[in-house]
Amino acid sequence: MTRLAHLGLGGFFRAHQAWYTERANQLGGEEWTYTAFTGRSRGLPEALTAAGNMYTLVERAAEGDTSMPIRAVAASSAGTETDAFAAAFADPELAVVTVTVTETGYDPETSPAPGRLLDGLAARRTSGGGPLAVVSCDNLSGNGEVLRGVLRGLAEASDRGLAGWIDDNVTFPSTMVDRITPHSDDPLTVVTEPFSEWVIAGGFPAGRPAWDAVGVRFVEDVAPYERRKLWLLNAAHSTLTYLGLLRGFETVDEAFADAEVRAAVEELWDEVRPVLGFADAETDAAIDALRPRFANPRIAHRLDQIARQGREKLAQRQRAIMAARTAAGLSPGAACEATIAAFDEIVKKNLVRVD
Ligand SMILES: NC(=O)c1ccc[n+]([C@@H]2O[C@H](COP(=O)([O-])OP(=O)(O)OC[C@H]3O[C@@H](n4cnc5c(N)ncnc54)[C@H](O)[C@@H]3O)[C@@H](O)[C@H]2O)c1
Ligand SMILES: O=P(O)(O)OC[C@@H](O)[C@@H](O)[C@H](O)[C@H](O)CO
Repeated sequence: MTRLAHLGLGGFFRAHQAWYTERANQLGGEEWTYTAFTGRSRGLPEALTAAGNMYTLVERAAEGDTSMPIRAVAASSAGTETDAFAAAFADPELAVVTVTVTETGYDPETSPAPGRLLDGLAARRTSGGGPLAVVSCDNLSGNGEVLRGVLRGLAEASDRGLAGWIDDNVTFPSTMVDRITPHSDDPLTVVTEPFSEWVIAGGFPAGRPAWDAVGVRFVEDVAPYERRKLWLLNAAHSTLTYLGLLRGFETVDEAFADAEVRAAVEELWDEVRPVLGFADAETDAAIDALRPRFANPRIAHRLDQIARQGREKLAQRQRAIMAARTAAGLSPGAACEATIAAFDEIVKKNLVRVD
């Protein structure tokens, strides 16, 4: 049996959490493997099972590719296979569940994910399987607390005993996750960038892989790291997207190669620096790492994808940066304002979907 389970078997999980686990296993010691579940699709688990539960992770650098076989996903199924899902949670060997169900997967009104996780926890309670950690790896602020709140709310509404059991037995670490992984149609090959980061705050009551030995940072509070990623990477993505689309570019690297757009991104980073709360050296190291990531011409990261849900994203990015600057007695920031103006123009011209 495996000691890890995952809900949301997509590209990012295979490029990130499974990759860290694979590398931790390579150090020797206890081997940790995953049982992973998709949302609904059967195609991906069938293809992985037929391939002997192995796929190839391709790290695509500007200079070339490096490939690595990943065997850490030892079993996979469709999330609709409720017996297999309950059995994975009921197994006392299970210690950690990771989750990537996208930002929209946390609303029990519209997503099956929260109800499914609650069923899993109920199965574990019934089996006497003991404590475990449930770790959200989605791009949401305070993702662990969000997941805890959603599951506790559902548990309270359905079975009060379950809410108390969750309080006593389940931890919900919060995470900052980072690795640009565009969608791939080949089920046995995942293409990602060389860069990767994972910062985790929270406890693992039944143990975990030696993720710390392969670069994962364990911290007291993940919030500053989330903000650092959101304001340096994702806000820059918004600047690249709206300024870039207006100039006819299609991908992040094309936009970043344009002198005017590039200058706006550099100006945005200057606007973020004084309100980020990190020492300049750490902020500069993150920015230095971002430049080649955005410039990588072999990762085709489409601007029209980043443009979606633009209004909501700008609220957490440029508008939040402007508010922080104003609160600090600084000007709101010309690059933030230019990004918002570009977004408004795109909406007015109906250039791409922003909802
Ligand atoms: N791809 C990236 O670059 C990247 C980087 C950092 C974080 N992330 C996080 O990971 C998430 C997934 O990214 P991905 O590239 O793997 O996407 P993906 O489309 O390849 O896979 C998403 C998985 O989640 C499942 N899913 C989607 N909506 C769901 C729902 N409402 N309920 C249950 N399951 C659902 C899908 O079935 C699929 O298994 C992102 O939304 C983001 O929060 C992605
Ligand atoms: O739609 P967005 O802009 O929230 O995010 C899409 C991608 O930019 C995003 O998933 C990045 O790849 C990721 O945040 C990098 O770690």
